[in-house]
Order: sequence, then C-alpha cells, then structure tokens
Amino acid sequence: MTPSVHRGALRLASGGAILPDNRPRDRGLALKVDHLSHRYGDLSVLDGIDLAIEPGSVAVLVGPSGCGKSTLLNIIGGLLKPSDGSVSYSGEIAPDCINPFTYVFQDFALLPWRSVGGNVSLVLEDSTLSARERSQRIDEVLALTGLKEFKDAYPGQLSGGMRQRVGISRALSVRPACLLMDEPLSALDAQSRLLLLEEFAQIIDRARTTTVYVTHNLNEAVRLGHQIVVLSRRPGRVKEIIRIDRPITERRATDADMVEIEAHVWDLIRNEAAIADKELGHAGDA
Ligand SMILES: Nc1ncnc2c1ncn2[C@@H]1O[C@H](COP(=O)(O)OP(=O)(O)OP(=O)(O)O)[C@@H](O)[C@H]1O
Repeated sequence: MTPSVHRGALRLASGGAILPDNRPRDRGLALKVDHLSHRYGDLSVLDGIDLAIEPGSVAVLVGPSGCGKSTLLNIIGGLLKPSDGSVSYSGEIAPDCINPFTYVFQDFALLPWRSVGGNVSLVLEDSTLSARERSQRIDEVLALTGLKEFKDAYPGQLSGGMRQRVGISRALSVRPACLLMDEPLSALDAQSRLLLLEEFAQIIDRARTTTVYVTHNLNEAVRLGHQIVVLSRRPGRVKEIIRIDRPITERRATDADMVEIEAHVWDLIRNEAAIADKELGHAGDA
C-alpha cells in the first residue's frame, strides 16, 4: 500500500465563520485514518490503525507509554509521513482560517517579553489580516478563553493554567480546522489541571473545532472525548473505541456513567501499561 497523507479533499467554505457567537455548529474537518502503520527504522510503533473522526468532534488518544500516540498525532497533523496507510481529510476550511492544523503543546511556549495580547498576535502577524482585524480576533479569542481582562498582562504575571489558556487562545486565533493537543494540561499542578480541564471543556465545546487530544489522564479522556481511542502497547493497535454521546458541557467527572467508562478504559490498558513501563525501563537501562 502506498503511504500517503491526502489533502485533496479540502475545499474552502463560502461563508466566513466567526468564533464564538455566530460560529457554525461543526467547524472543522472530517478525518479518516486507514490501515495506518509507522516504523522508526526497525522499531514498529503503530500497526494497522483505522479511525474516523467527525467534524467538530473530539477524539482522545490514550494508551500505555510509548504506544505511538504522539506519532499518530504528528502523522494526522502532517508533520510525519506514515510508513503505510493513509490519513485523508474532507470538509471545508473556512476562508478565515490561517493555519488548518494547529498544535497546543504542554509547554506553553509563550514569549515572556510579550503581553497576553502580543503572544496571541504573534501567529497572526504574518497573515493578510489588517491591524484592525487582528485586534478583533485577539479580543474575540481572549473573550472565549476568559482572558479579556489580562490582555496587557505578561506571562510571568499569570498562573500556569492561565498561561495555557493563552496557548489555546493563540491556537484558536488562527481559526484552525483541526486542533492537535499533545498533553496540554500535563505541565500543571493537580489543582490547576482540574480547574483548567473544566474550562477546556467549555472552550472546546464553544470552538467546535475537530480536535485530536493525546493524554495519559483518563479523567481528561472521559471529560472531553466524543470518542476515546484506546491503543495497545507498542506497536500501537486500536484496542477499543469508546463513544460518549453526552454533550461535553453536560458531563461531570463524578457522574456514575463517566466513572464507569473511566474504569473500563483503565481495565483495557492497566496490564499493558505495566508491561510497557517495564519495557521502557529496560530500554532506559540499556
Ligand atoms: N523520531 C523518532 N525516532 C525514533 N524513535 C522514536 C521517534 N519518536 C518516537 N520514537 C519512539 O517511538 C515510540 C512511540 O513514541 P511516541 O512518542 O509516539 O509514543 P507515545 O505513546 O506518545 O509516548 P508517551 O505516552 O510516553 O508520550 C517510543 O518508543 C519512542 O521512543
């Protein structure tokens, strides 16, 4: 099979969609991963992954350490070419989208000498937006992420949770068609993480951008995912896909069904995670 990342199915939407109030319900691309495998040299990392992600939905990738979650995210984002299989995208990219595939990483990568507004502005400065349009967008995303009052503050004056909200503001300001999030909350202390998780749920729901979210934290997975893709240990294969239909904003981590799903996901990965940890530990000894 010829490995490929198809981008041919993308087309521009006719109407300019605006976050947050008059946005369309489903902003984003549909993604399809077909029989995808990946190797780094002799190391087989992903094996035969099939996956479909609906526009505007959140797919969470979980699995033991080293099972290939970030690799899959990077292939979906077009940073890596798969050894086998393909990723295809279909749907509409709004004309106001500056960067269709946009990452949010765990380290916030903010410039300390730039204000909150200045950090968001950074990703808009090479675009064709006028100064006025840029300023409107910045105000709009800061309103969406609850940072309006902090536009002129500097990263050093903010908590970790707020810094990550600047990170997500910056990502949303380009109006992405797909958000790629690699453990965005993992650099935070437990309390900030819980607080920001609730805020993320609201922000992700309001933005309605197709989102692929990698995490080790199963609480985040059930809180945010429309589907939870459970991968086996390396080489990662899809072990089970769990769908959660309840709207993200109507979920509570303590709801009985959420607790049950989380326990089920943990059952699926517990043994494999223990084995993967030992394998990685030995690899580190070598
Ligand atoms: N560029 C690379 N070259 C060689 N091996 C790599 C490369 N990137 C990742 N790997 C290896 O591929 C495997 C999968 O890595 P990846 O980061 O995708 O897994 P992961 O599930 O995201 O891991 P974790 O949960 O620990 O973050 C690991 O064994 C890793 O060491």
